Amino acid sequence: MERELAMELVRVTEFAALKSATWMGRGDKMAADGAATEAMRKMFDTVSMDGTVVIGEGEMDEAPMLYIGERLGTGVQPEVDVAVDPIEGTETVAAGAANSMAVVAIAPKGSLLHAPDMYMDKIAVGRNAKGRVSFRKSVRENLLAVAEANGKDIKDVVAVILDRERHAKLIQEVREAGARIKLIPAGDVAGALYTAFPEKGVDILLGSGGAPEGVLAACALKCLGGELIGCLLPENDEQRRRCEEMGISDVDHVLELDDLVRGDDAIFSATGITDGELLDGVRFLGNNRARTQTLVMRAKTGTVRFVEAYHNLNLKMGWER
Ligand SMILES: O=P(O)(O)OC[C@H]1O[C@](O)(COP(=O)(O)O)[C@@H](O)[C@@H]1O
Repeated sequence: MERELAMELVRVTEFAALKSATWMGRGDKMAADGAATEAMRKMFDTVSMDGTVVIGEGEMDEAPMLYIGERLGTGVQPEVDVAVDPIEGTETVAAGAANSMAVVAIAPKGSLLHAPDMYMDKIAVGRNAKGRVSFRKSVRENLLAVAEANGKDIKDVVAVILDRERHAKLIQEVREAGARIKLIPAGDVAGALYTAFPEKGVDILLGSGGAPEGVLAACALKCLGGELIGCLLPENDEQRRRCEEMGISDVDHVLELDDLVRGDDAIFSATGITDGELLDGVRFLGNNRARTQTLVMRAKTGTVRFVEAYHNLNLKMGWER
């Protein structure tokens, strides 16, 4: 996939972020999500690709836009799988809290796991610790492996974990191993990304979050040379059936990075909606101008770009509010 496509995806996430940011702190997550989804959908019409949504807003009968199986783009080559999360952190935007982003990833057709909407146990690490963590190891063993890989004492290692009741035992185990913890209220895509930016001071992501978010984060870590491994956590027969329908026969199988994103040709773009540790949120500057910050990366080249953009909303097609 060519470099031009990366810039086209930047436009897609920027527009979704701009639209959803108008709902920041208004307490209406449905409206925020609707605005981001519609904006993303509209922008995709202009992207030069023949895409099919594999990670989206739901099934065709439950989501009017960006549903799984929906065709996106102008229909010209390349044929790609598309994973979207118009708002990663919908409640975060509605509350006006930190760390929400509009996220998109694409990869050549057939390379992204069609992850069902359920929980996934995840371990993510940056480049140094790639290949050193495993679900067969205990929490302590994984923390020690990451400590060694990052040249740290275990007491300086930081595990980022979603602040959820279900993680009580995990948190206890990390503490007993002597490592430190960064608890996040939401947004484990950003959490996974921190592990690949040493200056963020996070060494490993542990715990369960959404499986679709796992695929998006895997695309990002592939671009960054890190690693995300996952294990689906179906909670009932219906979810197990869903896995089978999506071609996943052995749900206990550990999903390695290459099971989540095959090959080395993914593109990832995320634009900050509300301010985060990785990305600034949308700033409305007055006089119908706005600033966005986007992280865009290509696995093929490993280039990581932060794109700062100043938008004249008067001239932006489809901007009317
Ligand atoms: O809130 P839960 O049920 O623990 O789910 C965790 C998932 O929710 C998020 O925090 C936010 O997801 P949404 O964008 O769907 O609100 C994800 O980053 C994470 O994977």
